Amino acid sequence: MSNDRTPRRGVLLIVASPSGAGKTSLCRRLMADHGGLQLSVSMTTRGIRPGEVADRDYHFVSPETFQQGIDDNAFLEWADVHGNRYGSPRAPIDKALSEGRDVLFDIDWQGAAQIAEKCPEDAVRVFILPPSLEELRRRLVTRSQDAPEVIERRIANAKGEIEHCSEFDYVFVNDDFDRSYAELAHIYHAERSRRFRNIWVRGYQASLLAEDV
Ligand SMILES: Nc1nc2c(ncn2[C@@H]2O[C@H](COP(=O)(O)OP(=O)(O)O)[C@@H](O)[C@H]2O)c(=O)[nH]1
Ligand SMILES: Nc1ncnc2c1ncn2[C@@H]1O[C@H](COP(=O)(O)OP(=O)(O)O)[C@@H](O)[C@H]1O
Repeated sequence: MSNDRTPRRGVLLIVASPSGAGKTSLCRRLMADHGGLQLSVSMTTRGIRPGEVADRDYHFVSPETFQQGIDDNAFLEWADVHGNRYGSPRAPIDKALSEGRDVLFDIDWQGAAQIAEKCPEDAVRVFILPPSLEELRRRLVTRSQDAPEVIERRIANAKGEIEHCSEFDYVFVNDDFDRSYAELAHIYHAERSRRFRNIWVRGYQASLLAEDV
């Protein structure tokens, strides 16, 4: 019996939350634990933060380069978030999907809605809530990568983002990090196992049924 688990349809796993709720930390751990999962590295007009690595965390570009990407239809989705532009480059996503690979997105609710509309079968949307807005502020301050006015703007936008959590397939609160990580990993594993994504099952089933016992 073959161990080949291809062909399969990849998952587009979208993780969104208000800034500071913990999605980047959760996504980094999911990537570290799952070699086959590919991160969609977004393009952004935001400036680089201390500790960030260009082309690993984001492709940091000028507003002109970003506009060129829009004109060339080079984004699967893009949006204005907290006064900057962010977009998911289309080419690496198309390549991953053609190879049956899974792609992880750390994007906002606007991008999640666009991908869900364009790829309704493949998109899985997860929204992460903070334990409280007070804790959200504490995390943003502790992360100490943004200026105070940038933090205030993100907190002011948080309620507007939380309003959209009902559009998502899965929602949970990131209180205890390890428990939240387990929840995200479970969602990913369950979605990977869905029959329609595992196209190889049909051939496997046929070979089981053809077996002489
Ligand atoms: N629509 C969309 N949103 C993105 C993209 N990349 C990042 N974002 C979102 O933009 C927001 C700001 O991201 P960032 O500047 O890294 O700040 P952080 O969330 O505080 O770490 C977050 O909600 C991200 O998920 C993208 O390609 N498309
Ligand atoms: N469950 C948690 N409990 C306490 N701190 C957390 C938790 N999850 C993330 N953090 C911390 O909160 C800050 C914001 O997390 P981050 O992953 O950057 O959020 P986001 O990408 O949603 O803006 C980071 O300093 C991170 O280490």
